Amino acid sequence: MAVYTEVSDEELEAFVAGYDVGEVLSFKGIAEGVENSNYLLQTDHGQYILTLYEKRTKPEDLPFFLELMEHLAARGLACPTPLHGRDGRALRSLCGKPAAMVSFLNGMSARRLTLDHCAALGAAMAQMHLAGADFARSRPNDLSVAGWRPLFDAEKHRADQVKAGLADSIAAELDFLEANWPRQLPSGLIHADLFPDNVFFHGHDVSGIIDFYFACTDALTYDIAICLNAWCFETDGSFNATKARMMLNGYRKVRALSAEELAALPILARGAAMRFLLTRLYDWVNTPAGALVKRKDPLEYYRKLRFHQGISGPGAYGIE
Ligand SMILES: Nc1ncnc2c1ncn2[C@@H]1O[C@H](COP(=O)(O)OP(=O)(O)OP(=O)(O)O)[C@@H](O)[C@H]1O
Ligand SMILES: N[C@@H](CCO)C(=O)O
Repeated sequence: MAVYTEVSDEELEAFVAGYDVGEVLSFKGIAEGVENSNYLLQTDHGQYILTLYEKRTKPEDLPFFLELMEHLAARGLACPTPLHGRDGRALRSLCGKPAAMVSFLNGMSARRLTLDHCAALGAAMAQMHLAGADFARSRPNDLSVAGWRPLFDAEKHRADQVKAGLADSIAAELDFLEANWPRQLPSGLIHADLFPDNVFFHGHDVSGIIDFYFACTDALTYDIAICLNAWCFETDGSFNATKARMMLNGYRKVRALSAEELAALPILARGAAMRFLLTRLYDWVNTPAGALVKRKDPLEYYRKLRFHQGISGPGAYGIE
């Protein structure tokens, strides 16, 4: 469960007094999520999400994330909007951690992903990319190719505990990615963690996007590559090219993809698989077995990486 920091009634009361949100009616921890501590706050004015930022979210990046959500919401994207305190600040502190409150979005993530969900996701992602185009701030992607080797080096002595030969496979793939990574693709604001649990649907329409705490400035197509991995594999590990085609075509109806962007998809998908393999590996070997947070399987992303290594080109994603 993603509540790393327990908030006492007194601390909550003092924190909420900094906002014009009325009286607290209820306050409870949210089980989902792995990165930050999230609470659902109900007051007589409405519902809010209170987040205390933990381990991987760097305090200096928080103004970027909070201003980005305001920017996207102002352009009509359904995403959480940060609340400003009575002093005008959106970023505050609670229990010694940076903390903020954002608006609560109604909606549910999809339990069973359909072709229609994938098409709607593609269109919503492209709309988000367009809405982010004039966001004035930028933030480098510290979990892109330059960040993978140091992440791996810290854990490689333990990788083979997860799977024999894994350390050598990762090292060889990193050599390939570092030598061939495309660096000239159209770049802009990307979400960088657009997994099904971060997208809400109403029927088959996207009704909200949450969790912008990995957002950064990078190749727009890298966001698509992350989604190819997170949305287009079935639970048995097989790749569903029809889902990929629906997602890519949904995207292309809103923002055209150049031949160069399409050609880069296989290597971007390998890189995206590497990113989640490495962060999951890190969490796998560093989270005690009895911890309340559920660890995610790094080998799921190793298998996805193997799939992309084996394809001959972007045609494997159902596109011409
Ligand atoms: N603005 C919001 N409106 C409604 N529900 C929200 C909102 N923000 C978060 N939630 C709920 O809290 C859960 C955890 O949020 P979030 O995904 O941001 O956490 P996280 O720790 O960053 O997780 P992860 O990075 O693993 O996805 C979500 O799955 C959702 O149920
Ligand atoms: N979406 C990530 C967890 C949050 O960073 C994963 O599935 O590994």
